[in-house]
Amino acid sequence: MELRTAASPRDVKHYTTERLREEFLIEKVFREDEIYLVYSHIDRIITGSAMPIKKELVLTAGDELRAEYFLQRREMGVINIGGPGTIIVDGKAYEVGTKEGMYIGMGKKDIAFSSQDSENPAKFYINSAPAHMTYPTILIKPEGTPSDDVVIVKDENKVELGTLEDANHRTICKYILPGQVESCQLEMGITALEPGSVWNTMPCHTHDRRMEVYLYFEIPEDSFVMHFMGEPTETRHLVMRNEEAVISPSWSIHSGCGSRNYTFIWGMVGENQDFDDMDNVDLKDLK
Ligand SMILES: O=C(O)C(=O)C[C@H](O)C(=O)CO
Ligand SMILES: [Zn+2]
Repeated sequence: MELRTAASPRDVKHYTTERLREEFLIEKVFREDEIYLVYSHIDRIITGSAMPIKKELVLTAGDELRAEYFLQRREMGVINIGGPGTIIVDGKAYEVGTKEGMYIGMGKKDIAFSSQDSENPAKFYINSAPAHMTYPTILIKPEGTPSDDVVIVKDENKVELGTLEDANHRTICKYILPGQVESCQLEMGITALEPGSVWNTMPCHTHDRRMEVYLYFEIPEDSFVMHFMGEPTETRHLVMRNEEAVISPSWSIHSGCGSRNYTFIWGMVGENQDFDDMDNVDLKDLK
């Protein structure tokens, strides 16, 4: 597991491009036949992936957690952006299709990931945070029929925002948050931009009570997203390519403008779970 420390906004304003990328960018999130994880001291979020191709991948705590097993004192959310796959949780198999996800509660011991077709492998994107109690483990689908183990994202949690005129027409699909899928602190979802729209999270915001990580995907090889971070009056950019993630401290804006439309997964952890508790930035104040 790779470790990233927290960073002060006073230091970050002096960072070179290289240092900014070292601290905040997670460049190669998906690695073949590997579980790859980055542990950030910012709210102790773990961000990473499992990309099983030829073998099943088993999640272990590693030395860093000093725990008997990964979810001994943690919870986790998973969203699959690859082909169909399977997550086995304490012996129970969940079939997780493309853009389907899972919430796995604290205390689940044995977790293994596999792909149904090695030619079209699953790409499980993972966010995990410290937890204090166990909430039910559940498969999450954006569409379909609910059952005992499957929850469907409610219409009220598919929020269309922006306009083509402002180049920010997008839909935020909220997978894990109160009233949809309960968790101790983790919230996750997918935002998809409409063709012709390129701006996410614009108008932009900070949220002093939560940090956030974005994973950008569905970006063609010759395209990119300029991701903007920093205090609203000290903005910096990171050029982001397909399937790269970026860590956003609470004091930082997190907004992007692509060379075309794209999709991203957001994950938040911290003080509260009120999605709308944001400190909106007056665009006249951006520098
Ligand atoms: O496009 C957007 O706007 C978002 O997806 C916003 C993120 O979900 C976010 O930053 C929530 O705090
Ligand atoms: Zn945000």
